Amino acid sequence: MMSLAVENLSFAYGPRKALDGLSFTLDPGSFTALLGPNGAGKSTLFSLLTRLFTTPQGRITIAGQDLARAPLKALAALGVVFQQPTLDLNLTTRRNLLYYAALHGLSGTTARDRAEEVLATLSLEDRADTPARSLSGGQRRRVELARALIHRPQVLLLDEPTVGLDAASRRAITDHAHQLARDGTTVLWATHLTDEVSPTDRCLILHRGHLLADATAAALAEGTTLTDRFLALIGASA
Ligand SMILES: Nc1ncnc2c1ncn2[C@@H]1O[C@H](COP(=O)(O)OP(=O)(O)OP(=O)(O)O)[C@@H](O)[C@H]1O
Repeated sequence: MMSLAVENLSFAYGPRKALDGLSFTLDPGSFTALLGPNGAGKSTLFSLLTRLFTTPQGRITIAGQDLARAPLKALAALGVVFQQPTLDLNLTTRRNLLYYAALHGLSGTTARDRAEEVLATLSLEDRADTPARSLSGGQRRRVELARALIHRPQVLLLDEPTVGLDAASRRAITDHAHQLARDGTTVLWATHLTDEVSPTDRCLILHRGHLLADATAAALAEGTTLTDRFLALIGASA
């Protein structure tokens, strides 16, 4: 069974088409980079996947559940790290995690166990009792990633999660996301930065609501670089 299936998905803001007949599937435990320039439609896709927007056109299936027909079951299998930071800066790392666990309906003991589990996964144990306000940008991002995992989602969406981070923090976040995929989570990572994509990553190139390519980064970079290939593809269709 696919972890995520997007079939013939379209969305428009008034007359402006943001997604146009988009289709792709993600296998369990895979890492996929969704690469697109500004305005490609990445955020619109994430808004549809998280049901912030709905559309009568096309179909989204998450962990075998149709998002339109069984939204609660489908969304229960989804974890999301949004582009804009959303931690409560007055709460400690652990409190932020427990608050989110409660939103997912996890009981006290389970929530506390899961908080410890995700703190360990993201190497944040020594920051558990630190107020989020005192964390570095990279640590805050890691807390958001930990929080997105607390209900053990099958599919994890990350929307440009490295915005504003330094090189070391960016590397830490990308490494964690790859490790999560190796451990079985299906990861979809939206970015406009080709240097965040590893050669073995599957790469979906989105431009103006269409998929222009679906291949490993290494295959796309053959005979050139991923950046040049990306620019050529989006330039050619501009
Ligand atoms: N609220 C809105 N109203 C009108 N048009 C919008 C709105 N949000 C996005 N768009 C348009 O839809 C298209 C897709 O935008 P979207 O934000 O999904 O792209 P993106 O790939 O996430 O870009 P970015 O990297 O800049 O966030 C663009 O042409 C954008 O101008």
